[in-house]
Amino acid sequence: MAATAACQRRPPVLEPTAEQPPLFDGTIRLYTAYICPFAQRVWITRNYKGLQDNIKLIPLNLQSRPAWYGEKVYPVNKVPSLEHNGKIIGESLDLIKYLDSNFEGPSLLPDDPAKKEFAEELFAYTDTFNKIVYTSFKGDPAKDAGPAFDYLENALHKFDDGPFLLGQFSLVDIAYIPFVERFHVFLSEVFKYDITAGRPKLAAWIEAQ
Ligand SMILES: N[C@@H](CCC(=O)N[C@@H](CS)C(=O)NCC(=O)O)C(=O)O
Repeated sequence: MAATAACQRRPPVLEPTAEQPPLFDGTIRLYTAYICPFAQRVWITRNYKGLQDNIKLIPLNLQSRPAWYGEKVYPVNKVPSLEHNGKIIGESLDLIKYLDSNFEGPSLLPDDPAKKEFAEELFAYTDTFNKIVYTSFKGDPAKDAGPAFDYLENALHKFDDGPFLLGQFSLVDIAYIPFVERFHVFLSEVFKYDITAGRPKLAAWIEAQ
């Protein structure tokens, strides 16, 4: 039921011919695509912080984005981007940190300096992680992507005050989960490779999301 209610609150994807919403009129807008894992990082952060009423979703169809998006809103022409305080900000990792520092709601980064330092290491590894796994699809994922999943398994041993990467749930989990969930399903279905086999912490982390 809750899921149904959440779906009903999702605004429909814009048609390519849709008019551009007014720019910089004070409304905070998240230009997004429901299927994009980068955009999902920001969507999860917004929802976890309870900002559904503060930040309006503008869902685009990636296959046919309205021309005004790249021409007038965000010349990079990718999602996600956020319209806030007369500016457009992009890049999902920067955006989740931006939402956490500039908006109300539960904090998604710990105060502990050791955890903060490890958070930066984990953020820095995300692109490498994704690249290793995507590249492995062309070869033998169990062998080629194994080290990337081992990295997460080892990271999950570092703090034991919860099942998440920094112990408690944080932006770091949000940075990885949209990708790991996809990899988990895809590798299991297509390559019969279970990324959680022999990785109990990773299994518990996926279960805990
Ligand atoms: N580094 C960017 C990547 C964003 C990205 O690649 N988004 C994809 C959709 S998942 C996109 O907008 N692609 C459109 C295109 O490349 O034309 C981020 O972290 O936000």
